[in-house]
Amino acid sequence: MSLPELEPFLSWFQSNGGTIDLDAVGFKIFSAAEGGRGAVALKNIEKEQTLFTIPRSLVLSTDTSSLPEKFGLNDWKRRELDKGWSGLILCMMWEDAQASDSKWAQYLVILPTQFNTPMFWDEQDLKELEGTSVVEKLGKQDAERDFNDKVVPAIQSRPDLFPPESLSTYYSLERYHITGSRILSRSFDIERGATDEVSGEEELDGEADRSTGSAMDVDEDNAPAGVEDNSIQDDATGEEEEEDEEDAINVSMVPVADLLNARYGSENAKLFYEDKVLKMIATKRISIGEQIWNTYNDLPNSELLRKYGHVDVLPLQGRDEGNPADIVEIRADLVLSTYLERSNEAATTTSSHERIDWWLEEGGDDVFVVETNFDVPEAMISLTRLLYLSSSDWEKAREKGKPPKPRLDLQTSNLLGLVLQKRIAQYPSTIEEDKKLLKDEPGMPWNKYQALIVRLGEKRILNSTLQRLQTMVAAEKAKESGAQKRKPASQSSKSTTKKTKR
Ligand SMILES: C[S@@+](CC[C@H](N)C(=O)[O-])C[C@H]1O[C@@H](n2cnc3c(N)ncnc32)[C@H](O)[C@@H]1O
Repeated sequence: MSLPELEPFLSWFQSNGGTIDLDAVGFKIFSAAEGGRGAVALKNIEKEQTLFTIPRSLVLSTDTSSLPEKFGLNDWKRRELDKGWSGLILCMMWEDAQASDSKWAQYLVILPTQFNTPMFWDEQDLKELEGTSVVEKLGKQDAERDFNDKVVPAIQSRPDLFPPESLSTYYSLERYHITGSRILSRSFDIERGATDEVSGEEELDGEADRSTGSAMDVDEDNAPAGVEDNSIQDDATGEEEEEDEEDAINVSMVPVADLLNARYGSENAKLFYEDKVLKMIATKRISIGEQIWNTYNDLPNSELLRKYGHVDVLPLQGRDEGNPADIVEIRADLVLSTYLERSNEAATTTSSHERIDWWLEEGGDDVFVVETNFDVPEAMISLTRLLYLSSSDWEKAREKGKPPKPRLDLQTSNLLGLVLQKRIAQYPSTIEEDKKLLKDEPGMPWNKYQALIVRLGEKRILNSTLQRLQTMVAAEKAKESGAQKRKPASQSSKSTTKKTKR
């Protein structure tokens, strides 16, 4: 079973060295909730069976596109097209413009031309995401800056490669965003093949994960360096360059592998790489009729929505539904501002900022991540305790280079309870309002629904974490008052004085 739209693509793939077991792997349209177009097992597939292999020469990256070489590698680097994703985006736009002359013509036509990721949402839909960190991570402005500062001047410098009459069709800002989203939602991080060692047939060198970066970040780790044995040879040499080459992870578009959908906890196939080929291999038995899923690393709904334009909704404990991999981010500056509000600001501001600076210098987090285990992150407890340290304890901590242990005392718990409440208040609607909306408006627009699922998942985590903390505080208070009742009066008053001082 295959899809007519994929036939020319699959023929191209096989006639260029790709192999696929079409008796075992078919392609069909699943429901939208299951990813739409995806791969299906046409017969029972055993664990470790190879589903398809992709020669490295069919992978589309800055190593395999001929654009960087034609452009001139020195100029490519001078314009920093080897940093971030702008170089790969330009290569893909250029390959698109070559139409049938591009080696990847049959591949490029099957890629999506429209996305419903928040990058393309209007203001009204984006408002539905208020309180989540999705909007601030979109990086639309950074992408536009890269386009204007790096890509446009590069294009203008070479009318022989980028004919002026092709600019509005193939090299517009809109095409730049669409190509960036193609990479964001479909690319893999692949280690470059070793140059002088050929690995054994059965021995797999490594696993290729879905790309972790963002088209909009300038992420040096993901930067295509434009150097590879089987394609572009850079003229730059030297030890530093060799080290870069050894470590380099190449963000790559991998035909066929990117036709597999993903769902939390469902992975049954994974991409492995060898020197010359990449292999999609079953990681468990797949029964006939089952979808073949590849991992996106079990991401939270906020990241699934931002990168891929969908959310995972699965049964959770109790009667709730959501994504077990959900998280909520809490910025360290919310902890600081809550602390400052509660303290005598005039006396503490300088010292608190000094402590925060030290915390960051020592490598402390500036964003804390709360997960579905509902634990307050240890680093967040430690930072709160740092703010409360007496001057002498703060000096000692600084001398030793050690922040306080993440112990939840009453004072710390109280402040963290307030921080959680303030974080919850950053969403314009309450959890009850969201749950009601979900029940009362089952046919709401898709973007609104997805945003609702993201923020509901985050609020569930915050509410449960707060409840847990409040229960602990209540138990601690009960323990303390019990202990005080049992203590002689003199000791009790001593303890009260100490508490007031804090
Ligand atoms: C790597 S591609 C997978 C193949 C894709 N369905 C196609 O037709 O080419 C990733 C895209 O597939 C869709 N997708 C994958 N898994 C999904 C899921 N569990 N639910 C909804 N959409 C999914 C999303 O649009 C995502 O951006």
